[in-house]
Amino acid sequence: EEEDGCKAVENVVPACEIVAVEETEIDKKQCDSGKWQKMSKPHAFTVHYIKRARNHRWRCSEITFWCIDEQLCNQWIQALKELLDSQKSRPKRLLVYINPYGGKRQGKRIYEQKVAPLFNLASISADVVITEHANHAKDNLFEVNIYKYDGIVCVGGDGMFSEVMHGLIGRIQKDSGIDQNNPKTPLAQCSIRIGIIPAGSTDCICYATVGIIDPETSALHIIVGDCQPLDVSSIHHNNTFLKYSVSLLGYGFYGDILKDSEKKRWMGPMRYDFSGFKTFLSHQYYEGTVSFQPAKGTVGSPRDKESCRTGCHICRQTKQLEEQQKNYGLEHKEVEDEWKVIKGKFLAINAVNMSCACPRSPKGLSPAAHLADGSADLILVRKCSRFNFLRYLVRHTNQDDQFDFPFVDVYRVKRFQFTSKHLEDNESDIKDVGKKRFGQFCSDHPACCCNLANSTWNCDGETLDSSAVEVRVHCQLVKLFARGIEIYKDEAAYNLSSNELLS
Ligand SMILES: Nc1ncnc2c1ncn2[C@@H]1O[C@H](COP(=O)(O)OP(=O)(O)OP(=O)(O)O)[C@@H](O)[C@H]1O
Ligand SMILES: CCCCCCCCCCCCC/C=C/[C@@H](O)[C@H](CO)NC(=O)CCCCC
Ligand SMILES: [Ca+2]
Repeated sequence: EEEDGCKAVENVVPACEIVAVEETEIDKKQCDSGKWQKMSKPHAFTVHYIKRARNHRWRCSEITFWCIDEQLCNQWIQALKELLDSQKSRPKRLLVYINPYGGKRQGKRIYEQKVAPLFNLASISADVVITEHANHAKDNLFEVNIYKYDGIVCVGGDGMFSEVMHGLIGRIQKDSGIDQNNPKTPLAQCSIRIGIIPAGSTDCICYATVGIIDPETSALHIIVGDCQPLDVSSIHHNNTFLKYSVSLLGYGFYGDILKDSEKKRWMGPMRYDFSGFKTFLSHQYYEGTVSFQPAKGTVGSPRDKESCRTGCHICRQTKQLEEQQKNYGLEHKEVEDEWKVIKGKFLAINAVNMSCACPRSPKGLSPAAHLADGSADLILVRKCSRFNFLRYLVRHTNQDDQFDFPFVDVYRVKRFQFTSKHLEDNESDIKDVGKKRFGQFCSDHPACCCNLANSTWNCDGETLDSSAVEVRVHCQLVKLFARGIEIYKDEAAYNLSSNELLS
């Protein structure tokens, strides 16, 4: 502090980063101190604004402006409030679902202590539903008048987000007369944005779209009305809709971790470490056939090290390309595109619509996957030794390239299918009962019938009922209150490939 009690600081706050403006009551003590004591009663207003802290964390900071002219002070307040009102992307009414049992069971406390006060400050009204059972939020979204809200907020983990997303996408398709069971129908986009207040176990959707798991930061992204479109995969089996996925759709390793961890829910987030270790030791592989259509219209590739950041040019260009194709009536061109077929023994088959970065793996399962480029990265990890699989896993946590192994392949895809060998064999049994290949295979391996076993799919943390799936990516089907991971200017100095994104 300098002599006159005034600290020389420079503060430039863009209007879009103001949280709220309030008239400030000045008490007697403040009034009698410093230079104000000689003047008549001062007036003041406070601007609450976003301050960036380390690691993509946002905080709500405040600055108070004083002046002796009451009218001038009121004019400022009025002008700033009008400025905020003119920002049409800011939500006014929200519908909030809280899962009180997600993660460490802190959802309700997190919302009440960290989020509700900020929403109040920003004059956002929120209707809050505390869920009483699984699927409560999803079912509720089919009943309420969703159109009176500017956004739906879920307080919980990836599972809770998935529930709200299923409710919202399902409701919009129902209202648009679209049958979700038809895997070929284009789906209606959801214009109502979804906000995530992280209170789960993995929270990878929050981490990969905001850059940090922090309820206050996420609340501020909602308040300023951010918008991040997100690709969604639809999963079908035999013309029956199964589920949507936005983060990880994993068979083998991640499917088995999930199945085992569901029995250990009481452990909280630690259950994944236990089940992860157990599944690693079991080293189970699965046989089957993967077929996919490589994504041609996308600009990037999974190994190009161009990660998705705020204002991502790869997502933007891909969307433009898609729109051009639509204008030329080429959107059904994919029907003729080639299919690549891969048969094999896999430890893991992972399809990710985003990097899947989370605190366990800050760069994620596919570091260069994009949030909104209309494609998914399909990662095939073939049978290898336990040691090699461990090397592969460890690379999720350091700077080395996890795709640089002879037993790992990665493809950027728009559609794919998987059938396990078990099912293929059963189908050929039905066609050709005489051969009894299934029986033969089993007697070849008397000690281990296990290779014939199926794994299950882990779909954003929920298990799927079918092992055979047909998957299709829907470009930018939903929108989040987020802006992707921001590039800080000093960070960019070390990340030359991202310079372009800064502009
Ligand atoms: N009141 C409730 N009682 C029981 N289950 C609930 C309730 N509300 C929601 N659920 C279900 O709990 C599941 C898990 O919740 P959530 O995703 O919030 O936490 P998590 O599983 O610990 O975290 P993550 O998904 O990030 O690993 C969701 O699939 C949701 O359907
Ligand atoms: C030395 C060992 C190194 C270990 C490195 C492990 C790499 C971890 C990558 C984690 C990727 C998580 C992907 C996100 C999946 C979510 O949709 C899902 C629901 O929340 N979570 C899990 O299935 C929970 C998955 C938990 C995995 C442990
Ligand atoms: Ca994508």
